[in-house]
Amino acid sequence: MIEFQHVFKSYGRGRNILADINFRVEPGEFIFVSGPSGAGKSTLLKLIGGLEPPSRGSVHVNGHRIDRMPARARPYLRRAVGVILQDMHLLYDRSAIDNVMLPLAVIGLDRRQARNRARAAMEKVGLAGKEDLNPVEISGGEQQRLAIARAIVNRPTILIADEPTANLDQETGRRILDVFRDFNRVGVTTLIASHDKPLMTSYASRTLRIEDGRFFDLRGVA
Ligand SMILES: Nc1ncnc2c1ncn2[C@@H]1O[C@H](COP(=O)(O)OP(=O)(O)OP(=O)(O)O)[C@@H](O)[C@H]1O
Repeated sequence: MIEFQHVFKSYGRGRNILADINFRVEPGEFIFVSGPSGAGKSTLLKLIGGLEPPSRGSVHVNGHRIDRMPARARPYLRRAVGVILQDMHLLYDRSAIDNVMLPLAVIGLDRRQARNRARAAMEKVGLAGKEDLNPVEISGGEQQRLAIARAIVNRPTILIADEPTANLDQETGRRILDVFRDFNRVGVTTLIASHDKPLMTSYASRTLRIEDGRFFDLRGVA
């Protein structure tokens, strides 16, 4: 469950990017976050992942008020929400599987178990056999899958992704969204920011739209 109540967000002394945002996302929903460039889609996702604090208002994730979460509770949020940002932040000085193992090292899982879990995650996104390649040796679509594998390796209940199909051809974009759909079908709440409305409307069941500082919660995809 995700709930925003009267959320405002500005950066520094700048204008409000988000102003008085209210919505609730139920477990298992597949949400399309839409809106023109610069409208605040990434900002909205970052607030859910705890990567940015709201300027005002409250953000709840799975019943926890995360804008007031003490530092010691942060690891909970890191496990609960799998984040795939636009810049995928893959590390090119290590293998694909080592990238996927990173979040497991952070929570202190031993290396053998971490390797097994990471291998299973890579298999789920269709990257079996690519474990020992460097991320530069795989295609853009495969790098996107690798970022998804790293985001799901901690078995999050929520997945957020920022433009996961940007720079990919239509067919590859569909395959990426099929991966998200598979996780969504087993109950993972999914929010994806995208400019590709035709593609997203065939996957999402609801749209949250941000435009000119206004926020629209569209039941059904529009
Ligand atoms: N860290 C930051 N510091 C200052 N301003 C920022 C920061 N991050 C984003 N902004 C500004 O906030 C506004 C919303 O940005 P955001 O990235 O959330 O939009 P977006 O809808 O995701 O855009 P796009 O579709 O182009 O990715 C923009 O005007 C941007 O310049």
